[in-house]
Amino acid sequence: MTQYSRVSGSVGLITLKNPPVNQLSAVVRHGIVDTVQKALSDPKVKSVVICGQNGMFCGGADIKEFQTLANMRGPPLIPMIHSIEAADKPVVAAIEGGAFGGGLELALGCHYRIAHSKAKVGLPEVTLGLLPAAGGSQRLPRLIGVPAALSLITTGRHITAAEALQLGLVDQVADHNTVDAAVKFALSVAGQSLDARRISNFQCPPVPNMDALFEDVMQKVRTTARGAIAPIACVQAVRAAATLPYTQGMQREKELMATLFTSGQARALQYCFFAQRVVGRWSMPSGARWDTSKGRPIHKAAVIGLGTMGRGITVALAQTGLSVVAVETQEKQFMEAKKAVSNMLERGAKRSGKPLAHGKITYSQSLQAVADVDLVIEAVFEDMGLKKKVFQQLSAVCKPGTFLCTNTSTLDVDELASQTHQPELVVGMHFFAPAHIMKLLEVVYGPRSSPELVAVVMELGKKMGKVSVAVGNCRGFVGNRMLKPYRDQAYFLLEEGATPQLIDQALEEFGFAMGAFKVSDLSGLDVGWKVRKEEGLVQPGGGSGKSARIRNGVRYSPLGDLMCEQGRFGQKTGRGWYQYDKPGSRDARPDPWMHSFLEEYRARHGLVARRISNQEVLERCLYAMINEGFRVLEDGIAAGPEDIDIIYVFGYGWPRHRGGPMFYANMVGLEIVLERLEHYAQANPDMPTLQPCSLLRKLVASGSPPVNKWKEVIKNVRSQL
Ligand SMILES: CCCCCCCCCCCCCC(=O)CC(=O)SCCNC(=O)CCNC(=O)[C@H](O)C(C)(C)COP(=O)(O)OP(=O)(O)OC[C@H]1O[C@@H](n2cnc3c(N)ncnc32)[C@H](O)[C@@H]1OP(=O)(O)O
Ligand SMILES: NC(=O)C1=CN([C@@H]2O[C@H](COP(=O)(O)OP(=O)(O)OC[C@H]3O[C@@H](n4cnc5c(N)ncnc54)[C@H](O)[C@@H]3O)[C@@H](O)[C@H]2O)C=CC1
Repeated sequence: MTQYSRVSGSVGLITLKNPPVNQLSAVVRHGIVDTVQKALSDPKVKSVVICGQNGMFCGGADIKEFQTLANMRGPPLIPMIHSIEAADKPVVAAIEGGAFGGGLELALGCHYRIAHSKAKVGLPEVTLGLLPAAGGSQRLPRLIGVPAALSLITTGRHITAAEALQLGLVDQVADHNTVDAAVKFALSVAGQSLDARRISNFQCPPVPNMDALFEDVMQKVRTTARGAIAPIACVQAVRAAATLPYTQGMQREKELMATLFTSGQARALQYCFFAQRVVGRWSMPSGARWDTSKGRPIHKAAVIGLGTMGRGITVALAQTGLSVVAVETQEKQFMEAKKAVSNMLERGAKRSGKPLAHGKITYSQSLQAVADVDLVIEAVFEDMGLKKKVFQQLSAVCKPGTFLCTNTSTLDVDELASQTHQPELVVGMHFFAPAHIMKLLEVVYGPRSSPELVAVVMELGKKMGKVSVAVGNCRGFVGNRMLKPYRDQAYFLLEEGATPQLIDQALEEFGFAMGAFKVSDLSGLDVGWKVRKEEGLVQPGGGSGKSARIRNGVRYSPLGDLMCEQGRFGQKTGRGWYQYDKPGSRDARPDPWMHSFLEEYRARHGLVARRISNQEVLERCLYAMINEGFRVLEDGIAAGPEDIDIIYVFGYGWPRHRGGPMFYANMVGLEIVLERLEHYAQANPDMPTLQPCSLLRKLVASGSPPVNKWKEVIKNVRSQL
């Protein structure tokens, strides 16, 4: 809806009213068209101000309307914005909160823009698989120049009012009431010529060597896009702005948008937008929920163990403004950690322009130092015996009511909880490395965890800038549990004839940031080796005879164990599935040694190498992972497919434009995933992870409903268990 009034005698004030973000739904577009018409035809009105209610100018088009073209009734945006620009009375946009996407495009159609100092603006369409197609791709480069417009449009980043002022995107920044400032400004410009204020009449500011600039940007965008098409279309649209007259540029913008609008990538990215918000509305099997569970404030936190993870967690906590007690028992690690944390904080402050959070951290080598904290995050070695001891000590040392959290990546959170006096005050906080940078936080609740604690930790995650997902307790939780069958298939494919490069290339072409073997080299092969040794799976020399490739009755590949026996731990040793210039180097190169290693291995086990296609790599690795995802849903470990997808997009480098593994399965077609799993399971009876799980069968039997309807079927499946 839109409200209209006349203020200060001669200013028509149009207020967009559409909670939560004054998105441009059909009813709002109607309102704008009607009220603009009213203002322009009223002789008493000499100028117009457009603003939004509740401190938000406009969050852009209503993304929910994009789901079907049929939803998109009502006046189209482009002619609406043109009629504002063509008006013979000055129109001023009063931007509070933010102007995003279509909201900024509306403001660019106005003759002047005044923003509050705390407001942000941006064209984030690319993050939704689109481009700014209400004239934004044509007006922005004309106003602020091609390089700046390319940077904003291809990344979708939000900028501050100060940056917008510097770029010439807004005309004035107000510190107090922006609408009052805009009204005052509108009074002052009434009657002035608007010829120089209509951006569509501008020429793009000239750029030296334009072809080279576009080639360079296109090259960079292709590399970072990992197969996403929207960033490329954004470059093409800006190029049209730079090289064509406005009307032809608009035609090009429309053609490019038509391709993007109905693409699977746009559907996937818009699904991710809403999924990210869905996971914030967490629930537990007990019925406890985000809106009925209240946390309590945390003033002081502690981190135990200042290795790789503890250092990053300390930084992430300190950056929220909390007081942090950081505990490390080993002298060498203690000294190194202090230095490393301080460097990380300095780099973070430089990047964000915010003040250093140094003073908030106190270091100690004794657990006694955490006696008065409100929340502890344990990050010692992944060793159940050690962690149990630490939890017993914490339970004795901390004041009653202290929340105790573990950063374990696989261990049983409930077993740790049972070491304490108050097991309901224990959860997992599974960060990802580097913990101060990576966006994902898996919040792992056990059967006894209190909803109050889950609420506290979800809120704390948000403060740290994380996307937090609440999940149940099982081995590997959601992310690492689903990763295991994916990795296993990658190893089996090596045995059957593939190379690490072939598998990684297929996965990277699919859009993963890194293939399975490059990730393994990065995180260190020895980590998994240690776990497998503890589980009794490792045999010297990989074992011999028929049983060498079988453990507990199912197929097992000892390839990773053999690599570790040879000291090939990955990047840290300069040798792994790839070779590196020196230990610690990141530039992975194929290693000819691998060829003879695999040939010998296959000969020893009577395996004949066959040609493995990219399709087989993707189907076996991804469908095995997806199948496990269905099991996770069936077991109630994740509340819905959105939780799994967000975990994979934010924690495991899954390409966002493919929406996450469960959304991807839905896009491929559940019946196809089922059929291919059946095919591979039949060919490999010793790989039970390829046996389609009953939820997948049930979904297919229910007519393969879209992903947002799965919860109904899951509820039925769970109630029958
Ligand atoms: C053959 C076919 C040819 C087809 C051709 C078709 C041509 C069509 C031409 C149309 C051209 C239109 C071009 C256009 O206008 C494009 C756009 O504008 S796309 C939208 C761009 N805007 C955004 O991406 C902004 C999205 N929102 C945000 O980033 C944040 O919400 C925001 C920074 C605004 C506020 O953040 P915060 O305070 O943290 O709140 P939340 O994020 O939690 O959001 C609160 C609430 O609001 C919902 N919401 C937010 N934005 C929108 C939106 N734009 N539309 C709908 N709903 C929105 C959000 O989902 C939350 O609600 P939940 O219930 O929690 O989900
Ligand atoms: N490294 C990774 O990528 C990830 C690790 N994790 C988990 O985080 C935890 C820590 O892992 P990393 O940081 O990699 O280990 P790390 O080996 O780098 O650091 C562990 C630190 O704990 C210290 N420590 C051991 N006992 C202690 C005690 N009683 N009191 C205080 N400090 C003690 C050690 O001296 C060492 O500095 C593990 O549970 C691991 O599974 C979780 C996600 C990712």
